[in-house]
Amino acid sequence: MQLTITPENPVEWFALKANLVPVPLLHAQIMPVVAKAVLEASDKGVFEAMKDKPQSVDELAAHLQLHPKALGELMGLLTALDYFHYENGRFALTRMARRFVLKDDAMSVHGMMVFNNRVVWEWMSHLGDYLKTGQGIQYHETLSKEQWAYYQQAMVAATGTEAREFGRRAPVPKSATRMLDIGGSHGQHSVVLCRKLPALRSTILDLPPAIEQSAPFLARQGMGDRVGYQPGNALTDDFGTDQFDIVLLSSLAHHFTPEQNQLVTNKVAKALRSGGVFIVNEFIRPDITTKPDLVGSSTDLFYGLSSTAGNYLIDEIKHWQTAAGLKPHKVVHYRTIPSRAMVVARKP
Ligand SMILES: C[S@@+](CC[C@H](N)C(=O)[O-])C[C@H]1O[C@@H](n2cnc3c(N)ncnc32)[C@H](O)[C@@H]1O
Repeated sequence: MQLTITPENPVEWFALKANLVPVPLLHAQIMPVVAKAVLEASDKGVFEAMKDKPQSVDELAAHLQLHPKALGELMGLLTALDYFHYENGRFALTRMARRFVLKDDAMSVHGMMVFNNRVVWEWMSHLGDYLKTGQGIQYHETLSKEQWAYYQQAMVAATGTEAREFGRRAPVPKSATRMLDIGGSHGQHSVVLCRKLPALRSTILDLPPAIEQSAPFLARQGMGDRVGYQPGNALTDDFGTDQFDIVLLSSLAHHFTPEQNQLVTNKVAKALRSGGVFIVNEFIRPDITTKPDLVGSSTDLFYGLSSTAGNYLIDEIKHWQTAAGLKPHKVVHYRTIPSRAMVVARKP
């Protein structure tokens, strides 16, 4: 998936073709405003306040105690971005907005918006330093308790869409009884697999502050003791021997260096039973020699900034797996999320 400029008439089409449109102005002036406007709108409750009925700017401003002129400007931009449509003096949520930005929808990204607004936005000012030093923020070591809560809610939000496809397409043994979900946080991946495979039980290994914040979410899934937590650290803990049929490492490899990922993969290989699978579920670093890609490369830079690590090529992930004695099994590319894949290996 790419972010492209769509001309709306033949003159604009020609201007683009003739290289007359200053595209960098879109990136430098328009996109930062767009991103911050969407984040603030979500954080200030603008979308939620429109859930039940269309409203005028004055009605909405009075309800949210916001400045009518400033809110009018925001609503104009959000309408251009397809969050609202405007009719007879009132704004109403679009179908897209109803699905993805209201708090209660299973596919909602609201939690991610609040985390990005209250925590991540400030990180962006460190990008210049990161480019000079290569040293990321290492946020797992510095988050406050409140920020851990925003982070874990963001992870729930980020996985709403993914978990459905993961549950349908992850190539797991049907007879699996034990799963280890490393850095599993909210447990949505474990939950979908346990619902699919009646004999499966999963253990989520995560850092204690993550568990403290995500446990209430997992409890609401009604899995009882079939999905449980083990507080620990994947880099220092032993995972045992011949214990698991499925081990999942979802969105954690991008926080680790190649050496740390090799270490974790070696421990996974020991902990898997024969015939068990190791799924590395990740954004994939695009191969610049074949096709540049927006999602893979922007997340790569973001994980560098946030964790001094980044995305990996499919071949790099396979290399950790084969070096640990596992056999490459399948690569499943998500249909609903660009640049994301499950890189799966089996224990012989
Ligand atoms: C980006 S989140 C991914 C959450 C979930 N697996 C998913 O795919 O949505 C990374 C998770 O890994 C956890 N984590 C980070 N470092 C870890 C470590 N050294 N050991 C165990 N978990 C860790 C974080 O606390 C967080 O819950």
